This record gives sequence, C-alpha cells and structure tokens, in this order.
Amino acid sequence: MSSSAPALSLSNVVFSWDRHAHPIQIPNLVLDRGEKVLVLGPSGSGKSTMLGLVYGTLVPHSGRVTVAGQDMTALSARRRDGVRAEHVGVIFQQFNLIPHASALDNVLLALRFAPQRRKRTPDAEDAARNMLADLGLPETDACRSAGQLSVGQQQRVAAARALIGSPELLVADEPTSSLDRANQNRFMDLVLSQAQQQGSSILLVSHDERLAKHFDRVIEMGSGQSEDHMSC
Ligand SMILES: Nc1ncnc2c1ncn2[C@@H]1O[C@H](COP(=O)(O)OP(=O)(O)OP(=O)(O)O)[C@@H](O)[C@H]1O
Repeated sequence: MSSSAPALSLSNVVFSWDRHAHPIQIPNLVLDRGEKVLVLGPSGSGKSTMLGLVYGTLVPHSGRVTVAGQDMTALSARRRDGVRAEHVGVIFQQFNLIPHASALDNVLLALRFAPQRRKRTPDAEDAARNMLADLGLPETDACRSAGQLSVGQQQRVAAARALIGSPELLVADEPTSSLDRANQNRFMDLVLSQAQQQGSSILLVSHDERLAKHFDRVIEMGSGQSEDHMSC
C-alpha cells in the first residue's frame, strides 16, 4: 500500500444489476486521506450498490476501484476480503452485529483478520473499551450481549467496530436513520471526531440532506430510474 495513495478512488465505474436495469455510473470519485464525503440520493438511486462496489462485495463491469492504493477490480474475492478487513471500517444500515457476542467482542472481531489494524492497536481490549466509551456507550454495557442493547447503543458498537485500528476509510450506509434528530447530530459529531483523530476518511451515504453540514463535500446520486418493465 502506498501511504500517499488516496483512501479511495473510483474511475469510470459502471455497474448494472441486470441488463434491463439503469446502470450505476461513477465517472470519477477520489477521497483524500481524512476527507469526509456525503453521498446523497433518493431511495433506489444506487447508494448501497455504490458502497458494495467500494468495499468489494460487488465488482464493476468496467472501470477501476482502488482502496488505500490497492486495485480492488484486479483482486480475487478472497483478497478483496483481506483489503476490506484491513483498510475499510463499515457501519451497515442494520449494524450486522453478532447478537450473542458482547459489545466488546463485536468490536474486537474487526481486528481478527486485519494484522495491520491489530498492530496499530497493541492493547486491543483497552482500546475497544475506550472507543466504546468515547462513542457514548457506558462502560457497564461493554460486556452485555449486543442483542440486548438498544438500537442507539448498537449503533455505537457498530461505529466502534468500524473505527478500531484506524482503517484508512470508513464507509457508512444510513447509519443515523433510526435516530431522532438530536441523537443524529450527537452521533455524527462523535463518529466524525473519532475518525478525524485517527485520520480515517469517511464515505457516508444517506437520503438525509440535513447531514451535509458535517461533511467536507456532498455528492448527489441520480434518481436511478429503471427502464419500463412493469410485468414480473
Ligand atoms: N441484490 C439486488 N439484485 C437486483 N437489483 C438490486 C439489488 N440490490 C439493489 N438492486 C437495485 O439497484 C437499484 C439501486 O438500489 P440501492 O439499494 O443501491 O439503492 P439505494 O439508493 O441504496 O436505496 P435505499 O436508499 O432505499 O437503500 C434499485 O433499483 C434496486 O432495485
């Protein structure tokens, strides 16, 4: 990995779920180290698909996606998994926590397949506890099963899991959709200040333009209208 490479770069990316669907096209998107970018777009405009292309669960039909200088489009699925574990922290819309594991173990899991992130986190358990506390999870909740936590608390665990070990890039899919406005702002401030302290770039997708004030740059996705195929 080149330390001067942007955290993320997409060039001439084209992807379509099937031949009838309107393709998702991203001609050029570069996130420099530490940059915070919000992607806005209505439901169905392709925001989650774009994130799939960024973290390598989807591969574009053409174009190039690089993460921390590594060309995801040139790698096998297994190696893409490795790059993602090492360089990308993800906050999913539904958090994707392991419900029976503790909040702490959910956070520590992010380091298991990421040797560089683990190396940057010598005392991993302390770091995970501190990260959870900094994100507003009371210490007494760190050992509770993730499935027993409130939605807001699970959200903090998901954010701590994404940020631990200072990945170059944090991607988040509508991470505040289940919070009221005051908690949305508080949560965004906490996540952004943690990311800034670590030098992680952020790519966050949402339909909520009120989040724009937290970001350096806003990108709009098109409406993503499909062609007319009304029969099933
Ligand atoms: N697994 C899939 N198979 C086929 N088509 C899909 C799949 N996932 C998404 N799509 C289609 O791709 C388009 C973009 O969907 P996507 O979920 O990326 O949009 P979005 O902007 O994230 O929407 P939302 O804000 O509602 O989550 C939609 O037309 C959707 O039907």
